[in-house]
Parts: sequence; structure tokens; C-alpha cells
Amino acid sequence: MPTTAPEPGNPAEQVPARPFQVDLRGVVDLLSRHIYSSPQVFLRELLQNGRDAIEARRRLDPAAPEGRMRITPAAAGRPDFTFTDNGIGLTPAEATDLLATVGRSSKRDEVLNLRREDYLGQFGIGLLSCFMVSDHITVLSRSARGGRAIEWVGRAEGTFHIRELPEDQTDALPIGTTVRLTPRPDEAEMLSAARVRALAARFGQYLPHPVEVAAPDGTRDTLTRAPVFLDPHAHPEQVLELGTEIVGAKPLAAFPVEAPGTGTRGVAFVLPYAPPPGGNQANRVYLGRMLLSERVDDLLPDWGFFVRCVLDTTDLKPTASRESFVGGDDLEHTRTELGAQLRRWLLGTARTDPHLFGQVMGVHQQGMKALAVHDADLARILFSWLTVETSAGTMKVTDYAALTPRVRYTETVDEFRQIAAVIPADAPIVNAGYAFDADLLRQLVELTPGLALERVSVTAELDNLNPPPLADRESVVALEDRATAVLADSGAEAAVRMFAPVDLPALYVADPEVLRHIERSKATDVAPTLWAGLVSDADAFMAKHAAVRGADATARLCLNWSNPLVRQLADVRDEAVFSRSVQLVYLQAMLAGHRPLSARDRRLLTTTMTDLVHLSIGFESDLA
Ligand SMILES: Nc1ncnc2c1ncn2[C@@H]1O[C@H](COP(=O)(O)OP(=O)(O)OP(=O)(O)O)[C@@H](O)[C@H]1O
Repeated sequence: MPTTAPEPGNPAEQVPARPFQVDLRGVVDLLSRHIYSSPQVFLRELLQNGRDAIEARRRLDPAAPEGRMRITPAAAGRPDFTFTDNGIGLTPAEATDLLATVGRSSKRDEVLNLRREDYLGQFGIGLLSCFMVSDHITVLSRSARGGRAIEWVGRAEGTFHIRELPEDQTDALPIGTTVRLTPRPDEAEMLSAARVRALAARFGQYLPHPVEVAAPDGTRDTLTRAPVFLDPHAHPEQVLELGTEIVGAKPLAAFPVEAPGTGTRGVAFVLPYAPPPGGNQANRVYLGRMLLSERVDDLLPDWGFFVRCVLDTTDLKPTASRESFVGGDDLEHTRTELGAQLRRWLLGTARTDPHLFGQVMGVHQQGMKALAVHDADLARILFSWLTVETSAGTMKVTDYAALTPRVRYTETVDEFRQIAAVIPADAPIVNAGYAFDADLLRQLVELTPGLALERVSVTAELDNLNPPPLADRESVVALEDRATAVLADSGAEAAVRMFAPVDLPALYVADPEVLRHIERSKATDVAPTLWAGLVSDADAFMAKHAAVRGADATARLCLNWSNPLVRQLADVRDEAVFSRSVQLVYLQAMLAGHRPLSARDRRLLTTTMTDLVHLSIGFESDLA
């Protein structure tokens, strides 16, 4: 037994060092619950060991027969599942050493002089994953290096036995390894024919050696197929067919990508639909042609959401769960390389296939905006394809820039809706309230000499509207006062201005702080007890710290003196008719500005309409 090196003055000097004990049950629990995402990975680990064993045999003996793996699922009358490969096999010494030591792997053993990237395994825990579906693992193996065949049986409680088979039994066994599992009742389905076929195809369909599954009638099906995504000569339609399978609809395009530095290559499929906002990327990645994951989200730059890739890599390092890659320079390098190729494809397609590029831009507007924001070169191209909402309608960014030297925008959708209707068509403003639009405009101004950026404020825009002529001053002031009195309960005051278009009777406006105050007040209508305290605290805070108008905050109903209805309103003497008409104009302006109506507003709408109908048919006795 090894002892610690004697160190003078070390009280532990003479105490022998002891190896850690491993509680196998604890390790299996750790694997199944914390490392592997599901018991189904047992099949991946077996396929991987089979593939590695075939590679090792070929290295030992280039003339070895063609490698293959055979799976016989558990079935009625045949309770065991078996997995057989014709790989290198294990000598009795190797079996004792490798299979009995958790964390021991032949595949990273320098003494064996193996090339690391030729093998998928490295952690020395994969075989233990079989304990997730079976309480016993039996390994029968005969080594290509000669010697007796072995039978090794491991039990989930943490014991094993191993025996060398007599010569006649050794001779009867082919070179290679068979792993036999007896399904645990709770995981029996996992070893059944249907499940095994599906799992073997999912994990191993592109393995370089045939994987065969025995059908219930005794015949064998080969599940492996050629990896079209790795074949530079594959027919484009065949590649698109694979894309359709992976993406769920025919991709807009497919193009090859690679990062030779890490042996990573494959195909990028351009998604025919916009991915859900905030959704993760889901690239399918194979490691040595064995499926690693269908949802790798860190192999492309953030903006690479418009494609889904199918890739194979030889050199990226998997984590122990084998479901993602270890971060670091290699991953970073691969991400940069692949990103550069997506970018190159976009630039090339813009030049050579404007129709396809238009389709891509149509589907991925939002994402392309994100891309334009941090890539100046691409932005210059994308500007003529990206659109923004303006007060003169939706238009391409370049068309907007050609209209005006001042890029004027509102920071929120709310502000835009309040004033869009009164902005002159020859100097439109942009609604930059949607994701990336404000940043996009900043990028536009930065890259376009002579353009200036100006954030529009609702109140400033209103102040710019023309006041009515002095001659009308008396009627205007009277109209403002009377309308403000009518709107007192709605938290709005009336102001009279002149603006185009003349058929727009009024605008409902409020700066964002005021709107927030009004929204909070509406909340107290709905849930007075819970919210009232919070809202008044928030208002008090705002009033104190942000110089907001606080409790007496008012939105404005801006009446259009150019509008004939508004002018007639100034002459209405009947208070009942006047108040209902003002209320209706107010509610109509709210709706036109896309403001949500509160419960109180909705009641007001109903009573106002009813009253006006009554008034128009002369039934006004009880109206004040
Ligand atoms: N089918 C097989 N043929 C030959 N040797 C095998 C086979 N299966 C397992 N071994 C040996 O047993 C060792 C342990 O296997 P195990 O699957 O536990 O770990 P690994 O494949 O080395 O690493 P990982 O945990 O990354 O899968 C392997 O390194 C290999 O030497």
C-alpha cells in the first residue's frame, strides 16, 4: 500500500495513504439524476464504446474485418438486451483494470499511444450508465490481442466478478464484445424493440460503421445512413430534404459551413419561419458522427438565429454529460469561424440572389436588425432591406433616410401613437419603440454622413402645433375651459391647436410619465385596497425625485381648431349636448391613440352614446 512521502515535522508521516472508496449506488444516482439527462443515454454510451473498440481494432490490425454493431432488443421469450461489436475486445487484465475502476478509461491512456480524437470516450464512466436501466451488466469479450475470453458481471450494488472462459469457449467466441443487460421492471420499455430502434437511429444513424437491430422476426435492419450534411457532392435536393426533416418545413436555403481548426463542418439551413423571440438556438451536433445534442445553443454567434445547423466535430471537447461542449478557446474559435461564414453567405446572397435575400429578410426582419446594429459592413447592405414604421407608413430604412436629414423618432410605441397622426408627411417620425429600432437608427446616423438623430417628445411636438388665430381667442379660451371642466374626472385637460389633417377632431396626448401616472390611477380603480397604497407611494416618490407632476398630473385632449366639428362645438350652448360631445371626442381620440379604455371609460362610452341618441331624438327630460 502506498504511503505519503515522509516530511519532517508532518504528524501524518507514518500514516499509509488509502485509496478513496466509491459507493457505486451513489455514482449511478449521480449519473442518472445529475450528469445524464435521461436513462436513454445508456444506448449512446454502448454505441460509443462499440465504435471506439472498432477504431482501436483497426489501428491494431488494418486488415481487420469491417466493423459493425448488432443490437438485439429485449422481447417476449428473450428477456435480455444484447449489444455486440466486433471491435478490439478486452484481455482478462484489461477487463479487470478498466471495467472495475470507475473513472478509468483506456482512451486517454498515453501508454497505449492512442490518438485522443479517434475516440469518443474519455471519462471512464459511460458503461455505468447501463445501471440506469439494468441491475446487472454482463460483458463477454475476446481480445484481438489474443488470450482467453472473459466474462465480467457488474452489479448495481457495487460488486463485480470476472472469470476467464476455458479455451474451447474462447475459441467459440468471435473477437469483440457483447454487453448483456436484463431490464429492470421500471425501465423495461427502454430496452424494448421500438424504443431501442428509435434511440439507436437517433444517436447512431451517421456512425461510420453499420449498426444493425434485430427485428422480432429474426431479420436485421441496418439503421446507419450516409451523412449528406458532410458530403460536399450531395445533391442539393437531398440536403434540403434533410433540412426539412430537421427544421420541420422546407428551409429557404442550405449552405455548407466549417471551422477546420476544430474539425467542425456541416450545413446551415436557413429557417423558413422566424424563431420565437428569446428562444434558444437549437443546432444539431454530432461528435465523431455520434449525436451529441439536438439543442446546442452556443456554437453560433447570438445573431445566428436565422439558421439551424447540422454539424459534426472531431475536436471540440464534450462535457461529461456529453450533451454540450466545454467552453474555452476552441469553442470561441468555432463560433467566430461559423459566424464569419453565415455573414459571408448573407453578403454573397445579397449580391448574387436578391430574390432569395429578400425572402430571408422578409422572414427574419427582427433578427437582421439585431445583426445590423453590431455589424457596420452588413448594416450598409441591410438598410435597404430593413423597414421601420413611420408616421407616413412603413418604409425601408434607406428610403426614410433619403426623405430627411433629420432622423426623428419616438422612443416608445405609446408616444408614436399619440402624435403620429399630426406629423407632416414630408418629415415623418419613426416609431422606434420596437426591439432594436432605436439602435438601428443610431447605427444609420453613424454610418450616413449628413444625417442627424433627434428624439421626439410628445409635449414638445404639441408645443410646435400652431395656436388658433388671435381673432378666435375668446371662443378658443371658452372652449378650453368648458371642455376641461367636462373632462375633470378623466384626468385630462383640453387645449385647442390647429393641425393637419383637418378631419382629425382631437388628439389624446400625455408624456410617458403622465401616462404611467394615469395607468397607476386606473389600477387603483380595479384593486383599490391592494394597489392604492403602492401606487400612492410610487407617485409620491416620483413627484419628489423625478419632478413629475404627481397627483395632479393631466393628459391633454388637444382639440383641432381646423376641424369643423370642433368649431361647431364652441358654439354649442346646450350643456348636455356639449358635455356628451366632448366626452365622445375624448373617447374617440383615446381609441385612435390605441389607449386602453378603463372600466370607467367604457361606462362613459356607453352612457354618452345613449345620451346622444336620446338627445338627437328629443328625449332629454332627465339629462343634466
Ligand atoms: N465494447 C468495448 N470493447 C472494448 N473495450 C471496452 C468496451 N466497452 C468498454 N470498454 C473499455 O472499458 C473502458 C471504460 O468504458 P466506459 O464506457 O465506462 O468509459 P469510456 O468509454 O472510456 O469513457 P466515457 O465515460 O467518456 O464513455 C473503456 O475505456 C474501454 O477501455
